[in-house]
Amino acid sequence: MDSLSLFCTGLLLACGLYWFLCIMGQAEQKGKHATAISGGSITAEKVQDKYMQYWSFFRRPKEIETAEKVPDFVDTFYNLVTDIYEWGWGQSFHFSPSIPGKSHRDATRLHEEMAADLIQAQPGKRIVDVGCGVGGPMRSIAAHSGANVVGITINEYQVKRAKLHNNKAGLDSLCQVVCGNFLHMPFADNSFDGAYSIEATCHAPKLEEVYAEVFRVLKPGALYVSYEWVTTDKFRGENAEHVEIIQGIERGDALPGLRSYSDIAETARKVGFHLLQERDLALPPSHPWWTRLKMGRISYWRNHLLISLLAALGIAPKGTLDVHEMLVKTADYLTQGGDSGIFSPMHMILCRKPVS
Ligand SMILES: C=C(CC[C@@H](C)[C@H]1CC[C@H]2C3=CC[C@H]4[C@H](C)[C@@H](O)CC[C@]4(C)[C@H]3CC[C@]12C)C(C)C
Ligand SMILES: C[S@@+](CC[C@H](N)C(=O)[O-])C[C@H]1O[C@@H](n2cnc3c(N)ncnc32)[C@H](O)[C@@H]1O
Repeated sequence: MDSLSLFCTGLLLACGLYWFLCIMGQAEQKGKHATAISGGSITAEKVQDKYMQYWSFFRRPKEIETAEKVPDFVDTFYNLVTDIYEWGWGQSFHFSPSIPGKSHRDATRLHEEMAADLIQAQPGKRIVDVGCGVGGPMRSIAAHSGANVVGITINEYQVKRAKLHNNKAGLDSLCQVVCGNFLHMPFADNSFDGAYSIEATCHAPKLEEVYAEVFRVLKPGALYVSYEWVTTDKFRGENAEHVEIIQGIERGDALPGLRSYSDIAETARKVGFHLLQERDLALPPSHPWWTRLKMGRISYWRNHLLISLLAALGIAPKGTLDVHEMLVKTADYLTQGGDSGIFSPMHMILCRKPVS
C-alpha cells in the first residue's frame, strides 16, 4: 500500500471513529457525550467495585429493608447510572405517556408542566422538587411557571450536573439545587408554597417518611403532586411471571421494594394531607409510556458496542459495560411491566396540606 492510500485509509478510519463516538454518541439533549461517561462521584478505578457492591445489596435483601442503608445504596446507583441516563435519555430521568405527533422531548416537557399546573406554580412562589435528578423537570417547571424551584437530591454528582445545566439554561436565578436526604430535608417547617416529586419517592424505604417530610416543609394550604412507581390492580403476587418482572424492575432501578397503587393515597392521608386527585396517568386514553424503551433496541445495541469500545480503550471506566448491561435488562423488565399493565411509573396523587 503506498503512503497516499495509507493516509486516506487512516483518515477514513479516523472520520468513522469520530462519527461513531461523537455523532452517534451524542445524547438526545445536548450535554453528554459517550466519551464523557464516568462513575459520577466514584473514581474510575472504583466503578467496578461499586457495581459489585450495588448487587450485593440484593443478595442480602434485609439490608435494603434497613432504612438507614437505603440512601447510600441509592447514591451509589446514581453515581453509576447518571451519565448513561443523561447520554442515552436526556436530562429528565422519568417516563411520560407518548403523544402522537410529538417528540419525546415535548411529551416529557408536557408531563412536567402538568405537575407545575396542578400545584399552581407561579412567579413569586417557592416550590420544592423532591428528588430532582440533574434538574430536567426543575428547569421546565421554572421556565413554564416563573416559580422559584429548589431541588434536592441525595447524589452530589447530580447536584454538580444540575447546577451546570441551570447555569447554561440561564435559570440560575429561579433554580437552586441542594444535596441532601429527602427523608430529613434541610428546610424549615412551613417554608414552601408547593412541592412535587417525579418518579423519585419510590426510592424511599418507607413512603410515609418522605410524605411526612414534604408535609412538614409545606405551608398550610400548599399543594403537593407526586408521580409514583407502583404495581397496579393487575399485579398478582402468586403469579411467578409477575413477580419476576417486578423484582427485575426493583433490582435495575435501586428500589427497596415497589409498593401497590392502593398504598399511595392512604399514606398521603395518614401523614395529614387532604387528597384532591388520584389518577394513573398511564391508563388509556394515554398512549404507552414504554414505547420509547421498545423503540430503543437498536440504539441499545449501538450504545453497547460504543461503550465496549470506550471501555477497551480505557476511556470509559471498567465496570461501565456491566452497568450498561444491567440497564438493557432493566429496560426489558420495564417494557414487560408496561405491556402487561402490572406496573405504572406515573400513579399521580394531588394533595393539599390543610389550612388548620
Ligand atoms: C425513575 C427512574 C428512572 C427511569 C428511567 C429514566 C430509566 C429507567 C431505565 C433507564 C434506561 C434503560 C436502558 C438504557 C440503555 C440500555 C442505554 O443505552 C441508554 C440509557 C437507557 C435508555 C436508560 C435511560 C434511563 C431509563 C429509561 C428509576 C431509577 C426510579
Ligand atoms: C429517577 S430520579 C428522578 C429525578 C427527577 N425527578 C427527574 O424526573 O428527572 C430519582 C431521584 O431521586 C433522588 N433520590 C432518591 N432517594 C433520595 C433521598 N433519600 N434523598 C434525596 N434524593 C433522593 C435521586 O438522587 C434522583 O435524583
